[in-house]
Amino acid sequence: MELGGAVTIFLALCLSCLLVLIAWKRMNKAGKLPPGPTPIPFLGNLLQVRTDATFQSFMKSKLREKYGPVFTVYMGPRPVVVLCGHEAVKEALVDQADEFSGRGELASIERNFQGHGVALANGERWRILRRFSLTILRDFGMGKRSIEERIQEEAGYLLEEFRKTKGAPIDPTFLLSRTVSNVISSVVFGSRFDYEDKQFLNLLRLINESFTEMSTPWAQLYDMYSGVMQYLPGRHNRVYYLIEKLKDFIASRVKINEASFDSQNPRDFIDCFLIKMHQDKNNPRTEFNLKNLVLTTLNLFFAGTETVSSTLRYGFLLLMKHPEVEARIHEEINQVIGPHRLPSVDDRVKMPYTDAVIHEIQRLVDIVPMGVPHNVVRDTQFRGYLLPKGTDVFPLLGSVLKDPKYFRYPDAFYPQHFLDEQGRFKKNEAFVPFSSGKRICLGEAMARMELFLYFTSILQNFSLRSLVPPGDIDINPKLSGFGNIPPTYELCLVAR
Ligand code: HEM
Repeated sequence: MELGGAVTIFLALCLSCLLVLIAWKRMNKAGKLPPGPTPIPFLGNLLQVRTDATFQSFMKSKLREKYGPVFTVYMGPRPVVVLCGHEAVKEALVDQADEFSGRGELASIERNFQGHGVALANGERWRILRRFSLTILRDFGMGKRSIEERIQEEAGYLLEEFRKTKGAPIDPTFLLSRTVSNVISSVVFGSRFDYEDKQFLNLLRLINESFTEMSTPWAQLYDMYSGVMQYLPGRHNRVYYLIEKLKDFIASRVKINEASFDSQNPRDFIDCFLIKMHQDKNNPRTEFNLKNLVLTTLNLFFAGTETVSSTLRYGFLLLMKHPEVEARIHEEINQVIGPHRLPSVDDRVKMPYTDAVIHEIQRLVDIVPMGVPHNVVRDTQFRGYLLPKGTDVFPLLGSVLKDPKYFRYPDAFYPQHFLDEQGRFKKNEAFVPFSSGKRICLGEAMARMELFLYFTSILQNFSLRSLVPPGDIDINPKLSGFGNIPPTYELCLVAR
């Protein structure tokens, strides 16, 4: 390494040490943070937090045992208040919803978003973008073609693809993401993509890879030490370039929309946003600008694709490991829907077992185990502590979904968690895969509809066959970081 480079790194290290000390002093002075392991300068709590298993280090190490359900951990120089279990997360996100409604730092993608786009925005910007996005999703859902019809149509295309496999082994990853992504694509871009469209497949690879990259130890390390690492070359920069490519694609779609735009006939989310931009063009402080348009569309496209398709993919693996559960779903489909008509959302209330299985899949898959970081928007009293404005908070959704007080067998696949004695569907307040409070997932209604319609349509037409005996199926995630990434596998879809 050149001398100049070494000096820069040395100075950056010194600066970080100083920052951690200042942050620690300031926090202790301005507030009273929950207890936690003593950080060491620059490194913070690196010795206690494993970058290859961050969630597990919070849950399975001595941290929770020693400090209780609410503790402070230094992610590098940054203090983060960690919330474990249903009670602590609910007290924060629901009972003090306003205070905990800020978005915390997600360093691995902050360089791409810089506080723009609904998912990473804060304050008035976030409120405006969230209200707008929810309205448009609802309006398109109630428009000429409901979201339900869009999903049913897409499920039809997927079944055709599955039939073509004639029971041969396939990796379902991109067939599932193509079908799921087309549902949100029809809302944000006004049309679906052909399954053979190379550009579409490329976008899906970018999304899939970004989600995976965000869950690597590199990304976790970057989340801790972005202050220094943003100046260093290496694998941690990969996610930045992947997301920039996705941004470029969205920006090009915006240009296409602009060229054929008719304010009287908005075709999609982008057109609706463009209308707002035109209405606000003389307001220099408006949040309806190009940056928020591109990044909010990207949030919807990304979140609307990867979460649902990963859950389906993981769900099929769990069903193959538990063939008796698949058999009971088949039975319920035979009784309620039969072999001929399309499943509809109205069937859900008549299918408690299937509904319970889908809940159990989401609970165990736990797609975003640490939640998306929150932040307190003002000085906040919480359980006898004082969290200064701007403190980051990790609501560990995985710890709620596996809270032993609410689930009898937290680590097992046990659909009865969501069934009462009579076999009726039973709600559970600790079921929070979509989080809770003011930042609760904006696409929850769409996602729940998709999960039900895809699982039932596929299982109405096919049986799942594993290439290995059920007992040998490994259901541990391939990676566990920001997301729990399902293992790669192949399966056969045998026509029923
Ligand atoms: C199984 C499917 C899904 C799961 C498990 C899921 C989960 C989550 C979680 C945990 C959050 C963070 C909430 C928080 O900050 O506390 C979130 C936020 C978000 N989700 Fe989803 N999601 C799913 C599907 C979707 C879909 C289909 C869309 C798009 C239509 C979507 C769009 C968003 C957006 C835009 C946010 C940011 C909300 C905000 O910051 O105000 N999600 N989701």
